[in-house]
Amino acid sequence: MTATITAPIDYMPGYLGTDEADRLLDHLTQTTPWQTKTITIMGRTNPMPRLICWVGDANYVFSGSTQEAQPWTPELADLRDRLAADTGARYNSVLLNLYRGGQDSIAWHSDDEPELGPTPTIASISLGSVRDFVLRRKDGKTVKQSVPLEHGSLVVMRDDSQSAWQHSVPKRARVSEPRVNLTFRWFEPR
Ligand SMILES: O=C(O)CCC(=O)C(=O)O
Ligand SMILES: [Fe+2]
Repeated sequence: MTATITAPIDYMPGYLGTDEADRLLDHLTQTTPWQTKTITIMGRTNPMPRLICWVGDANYVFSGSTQEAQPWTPELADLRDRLAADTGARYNSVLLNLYRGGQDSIAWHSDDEPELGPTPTIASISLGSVRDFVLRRKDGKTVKQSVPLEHGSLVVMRDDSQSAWQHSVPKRARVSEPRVNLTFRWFEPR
């Protein structure tokens, strides 16, 4: 018998009911101060293929640079507290990502900044268009998992999901509608 390796994530479709998910998507799309950031890879600077906004308790250091955090809104603070109760973890920040359409994406990465600790629990809420969330092992073993993340769903990444795995949301030519994703995290305060 061969052991099946699967990433230590939990997927809960319908974590938010449709009405609540619809309202939250509208609210966040319209009121979030979305920012365009640039990324530099091998000397070339390009706009990130999505818009982002950091919300959190304080500005914090992330990969060596200080991120300015927006204050918690009642909607996001309420969701943070529910997620803390439901996942048994604590969260002091949330990264909001806006994928404007299928051409927007996030490349392979792990959320493995030292400030998150070695085995962070990250709670990820998806709203809007269904997009594939793809995971692969870092050790080159050809294990790939793809989960289509539905409107109102929750993914919890825990244990070695950052130290042993990478994840991405690839471009999808057929998707035209936007998607908002919220990843709640705990940054060790300085
Ligand atoms: O959009 C997603 O589902 C994933 C976002 C993500 O991986 C991140 O913000 O670090
Ligand atoms: Fe991530």
